[in-house]
Amino acid sequence: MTRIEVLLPRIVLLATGGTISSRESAAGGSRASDSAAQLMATLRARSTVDLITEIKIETQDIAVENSFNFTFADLARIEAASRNILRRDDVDGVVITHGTDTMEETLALLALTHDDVRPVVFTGAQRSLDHTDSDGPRNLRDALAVAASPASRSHGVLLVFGEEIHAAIPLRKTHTSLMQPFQSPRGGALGRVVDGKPQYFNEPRKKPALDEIAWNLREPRVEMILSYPGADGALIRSALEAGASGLIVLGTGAGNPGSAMVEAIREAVRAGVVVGLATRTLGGSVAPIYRGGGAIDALEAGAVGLGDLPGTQARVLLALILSAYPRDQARERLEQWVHSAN
Ligand SMILES: NC(=O)C[C@H](N)C(=O)O
Repeated sequence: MTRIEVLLPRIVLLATGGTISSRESAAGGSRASDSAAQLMATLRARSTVDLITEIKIETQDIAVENSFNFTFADLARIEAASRNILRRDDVDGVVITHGTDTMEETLALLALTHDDVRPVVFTGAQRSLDHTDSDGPRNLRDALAVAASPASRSHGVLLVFGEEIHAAIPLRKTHTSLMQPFQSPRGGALGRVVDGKPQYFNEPRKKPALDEIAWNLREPRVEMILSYPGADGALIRSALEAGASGLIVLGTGAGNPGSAMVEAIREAVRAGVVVGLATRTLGGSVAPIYRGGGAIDALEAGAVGLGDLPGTQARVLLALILSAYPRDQARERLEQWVHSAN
């Protein structure tokens, strides 16, 4: 290895599937198929920026699956694989390719457990590899550049997509087909990728990682329940019968579940279930504005207000807390995290 090569950053590319790895299948429809090594071969063939020579890239595969099929067990395997990679001193960062449908949940898990100055960068694609104008190779090239850049150190877990750099939390997918389907509800992107180089214009808000806790996502059952006209609490009661130990209620507007749902929340809290109150809207925070079935009543019934945390990401947070702390401490731990994050 030449002296120059010794100085090049080493990035490990961990592939999990998703549209970025997908092609049209014989049975019709797009299916995840390509490995990390195949993604790199496609990038080299199509890349307009000869960036690859400036980074030493290793490839690993942990799944070749669309993310709508992932379970918490899959998210835990991805987190463990990333953690193992970062046990190596010779690695400067990790890039994880992942389906966009549930990427926000895996981003949340790694952001809540990642405690390393080296970056973990997620990316994916909205168009499959056999689309004439797939966004996959460009997104992968940009993600590698961000992970290899010293400017990305101490920025935590990041999403690179559509030439934007976003913090992992709070973040949600808000569009089915746009080339940039993700939105950060507060403050927008941290930066952009310009000609293959990251340019940061915002500092990431320090998201408190949960302290070194022994967590196991497979244990708690945490359900998400949407509020809507006529929601009478039956789904909350069914979740309790199914053994849920945590609930994320997505209230209308600024977290207003409606009177019937507030009654069911009260029953759940009395039964020892930890309830988080998020909003079903695609931006803004839960706020105690209304009584009469609004957020004030839900919070008085024992729900924990989740600020601007998307319900999908709050469900991961609550599952981590429920698996790591005794039930009678979990509600307080959730409140502490939300308070420190807002
Ligand atoms: N654009 C994508 O990656 C969507 C895909 N269905 C997935 O989440 O795996």
